[in-house]
Amino acid sequence: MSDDQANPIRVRGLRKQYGSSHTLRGVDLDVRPGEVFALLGPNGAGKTTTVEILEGVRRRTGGEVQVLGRDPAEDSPRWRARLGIVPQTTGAYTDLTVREVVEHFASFYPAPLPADQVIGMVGLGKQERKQAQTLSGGQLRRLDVAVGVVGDPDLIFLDEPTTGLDPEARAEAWDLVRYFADQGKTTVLTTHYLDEVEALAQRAAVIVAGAIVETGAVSELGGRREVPATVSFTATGGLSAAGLPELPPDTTVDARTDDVITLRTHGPTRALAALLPWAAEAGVGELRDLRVHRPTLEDVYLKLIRENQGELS
Ligand SMILES: Nc1ncnc2c1ncn2[C@@H]1O[C@H](COP(=O)(O)OP(=O)(O)OP(=O)(O)O)[C@@H](O)[C@H]1O
Repeated sequence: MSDDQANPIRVRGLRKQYGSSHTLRGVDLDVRPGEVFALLGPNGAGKTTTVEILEGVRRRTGGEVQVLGRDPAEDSPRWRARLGIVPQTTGAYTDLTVREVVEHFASFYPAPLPADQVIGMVGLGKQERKQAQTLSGGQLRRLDVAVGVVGDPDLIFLDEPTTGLDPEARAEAWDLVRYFADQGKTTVLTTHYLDEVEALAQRAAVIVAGAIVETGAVSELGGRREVPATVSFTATGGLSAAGLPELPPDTTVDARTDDVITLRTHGPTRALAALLPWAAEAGVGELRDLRVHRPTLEDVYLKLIRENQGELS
């Protein structure tokens, strides 16, 4: 197995200084073949700096970086042709039509995808004869994606690809990322939308003030699996005066304000199995306002940021 098959991206101790300001303070990253990997973090955390160093667009101050088996600082044209880059800012495409823009960028690559296919993939078929400068913001973003992937890359960098897109265009952009994943391509996604990460990425890293504070499977980030679920409901009728039934041992009663009862438990199904006969016995067939809440990616992400922001900045 060659190095880049082993891991398309391997970063150790990456540092970047702008003047006296330490923007990246020793970043380690491994991105695995074929995965969608999300880089998360608040504004100014260092995501774009990291990604641009990986793309060979910015120079690092220190550390080791391997992308598709090479150091991006070597800037080899053959290596660069294997990358698909969709930067954060929308391109300036002057007075060319959509098709001309795509064909123009295709001409830089040794084995590009057919322009028709790419234009269709990003949903700009109806606009292909329009001048790029007359497109809407969302359509321009799609053109950015077309330009980024027309070289049929092995590794795709998407920097906030869906910012400014309407919900339909966003769903289409997600389909496109899934399409590339199905083709076995590796994607690094920078985004502030956690639902996007949940929908698309297998693994993620959270960067705060230039340091990675957590890396792992999206489903397990921030100890999500271990955090207890919350079960809450309003105690109506006969329940308002009733004591709670025996609940599973790992359940705690978090709060009982007025008639709202909130439990924390690692076994919400078992807790409900105890609550339902208890409610029925009190003549209550439905637990009003019943909610079972497991920590979302947003919950754990915000917690990670709050815990680390003060410490690192
Ligand atoms: N060329 C530059 N010269 C000096 N400082 C810079 C330069 N580029 C970025 N920075 C600083 O480095 C820090 C990280 O910026 P970066 O753009 O990498 O963050 P980011 O995580 O991508 O933020 P955002 O979510 O807002 O896009 C910021 O404090 C920024 O001001």
